[in-house]
Amino acid sequence: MAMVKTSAYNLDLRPSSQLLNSECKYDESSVKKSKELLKMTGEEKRKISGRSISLPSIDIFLDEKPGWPFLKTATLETPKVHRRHTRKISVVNWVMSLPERFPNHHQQNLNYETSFVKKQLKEILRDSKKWFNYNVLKKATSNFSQENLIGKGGCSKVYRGILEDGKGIAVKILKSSSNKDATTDFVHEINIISSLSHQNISGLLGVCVQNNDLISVYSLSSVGSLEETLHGKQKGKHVLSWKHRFKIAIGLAEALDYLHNQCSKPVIHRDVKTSNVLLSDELQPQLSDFGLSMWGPTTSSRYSIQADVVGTFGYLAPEYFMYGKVSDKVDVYAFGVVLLELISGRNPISPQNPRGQESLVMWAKPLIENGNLKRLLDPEVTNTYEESQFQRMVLAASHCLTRSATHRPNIRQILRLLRDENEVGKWIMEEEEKEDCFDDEVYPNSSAELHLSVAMLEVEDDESASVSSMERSYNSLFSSSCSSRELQT
Ligand SMILES: Nc1ncnc2c1ncn2[C@@H]1O[C@H](COP(=O)(O)OP(=O)(O)OP(=O)(O)O)[C@@H](O)[C@H]1O
Repeated sequence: MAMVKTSAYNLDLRPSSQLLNSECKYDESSVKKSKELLKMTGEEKRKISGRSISLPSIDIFLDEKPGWPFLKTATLETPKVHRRHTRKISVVNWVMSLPERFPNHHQQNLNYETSFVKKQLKEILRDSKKWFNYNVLKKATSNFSQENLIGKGGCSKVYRGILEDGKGIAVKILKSSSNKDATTDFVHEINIISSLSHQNISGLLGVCVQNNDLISVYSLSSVGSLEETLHGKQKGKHVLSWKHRFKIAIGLAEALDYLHNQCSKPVIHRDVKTSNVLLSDELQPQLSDFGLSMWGPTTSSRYSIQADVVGTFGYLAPEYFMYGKVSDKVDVYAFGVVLLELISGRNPISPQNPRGQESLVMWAKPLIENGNLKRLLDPEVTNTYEESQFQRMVLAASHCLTRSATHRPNIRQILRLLRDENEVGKWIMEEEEKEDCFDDEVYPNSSAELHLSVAMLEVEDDESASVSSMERSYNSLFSSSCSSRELQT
């Protein structure tokens, strides 16, 4: 899914592909925006939960209704200009974002955008077989009929289709993609995904650009996503056996190892979650949706600081949410959450859980720390699970969720642990040694609370209760970790 920031919410009007690789200084805005988040109403929280988000860290709208602007789910709507925005944007940008007064001019712009995006895509996809004719896709999806609508993302609709040769396809259309950032992000996504080739990554079949519709085409996953299978409408239809859960964990770790360590240019996915893992007929996982992905650092610097925080609540690594610090470790953290989902069959956020345990991570951590491992196990698999695989998966999840990115292992180490029984003893010893380690990432208490609060946006309406509950949870969750220096960015 391509996450596009409309200029109404992101006053840095550079294309976000430029933002992606830009280094920018950390300021206090992430803390500020977190405070704003806490003030959202329940209705606002519900609107954003479970979907990818984009949090512009630029300090805007502070005199507006608290919270909401920072959390507006990217909808690709035409930017609406409020008077107070004009104070902080250049006149040129302001004029450009005014409502259209010359429709013909708009049409010309659109034509220009379309031909520009086609030109860029042609440079990326040199194989003409990767260009789909719009009418072919229309026919394959019965004119993009409602019955063939199989999924909706934050910014996209996905349709099932059958080509004339009988091949099943998934046709993903970016919503209202007439905006310049949308086209830039689409090209960026196609550029990354077309450079990848791995059995556990959903490969691109091709693209189509029709007027302002930006379309990408993939092989159809007949089973659907891991989210649907574990938690959603498919649940019950396909109870995932322990064997398959373990296989999915290994396959997904292999996909991430490929992205981080085997590609000529490393890739950080930034939106690893169960809805972005598709399952093949044999229940092999395929990582999909590279809309938020970015090239990893190729220089000696291990991370970059991003102006925008994008991703999905419940899966965001603390250092990324708080400071915009991005490295391959953000994918490792999110993978840890997916492991917990596979082990427990629970959602990353469960509003019905007792206060302080609404987040899967917060529910699981005390159980792991106290050795109550069996309580983590999904009752659906208690009769079929394999003890040593279970232990490795729990240990791997616990390490992936290490608060400090520096001490969090990389995906290759996690993959080794998942695969090899002999690794377990070594990892347990390391765990004990870690008690004396020096943590270079300290999150101010208040900020950490806010981070956790945001992970549970949907579940708390009572602000004061929310904060104290977070405080308790934060203390119990992280009290055992070693700490000292302030985070240096
Ligand atoms: N190749 C595919 N085969 C079958 N179903 C698919 C395929 N690709 C996507 N889907 C379905 O469409 C849904 C929406 O996908 P999409 O990647 O647009 O958004 P998302 O990841 O669910 O949400 P968001 O865009 O907010 O991150 C997926 O969750 C999945 O159910």
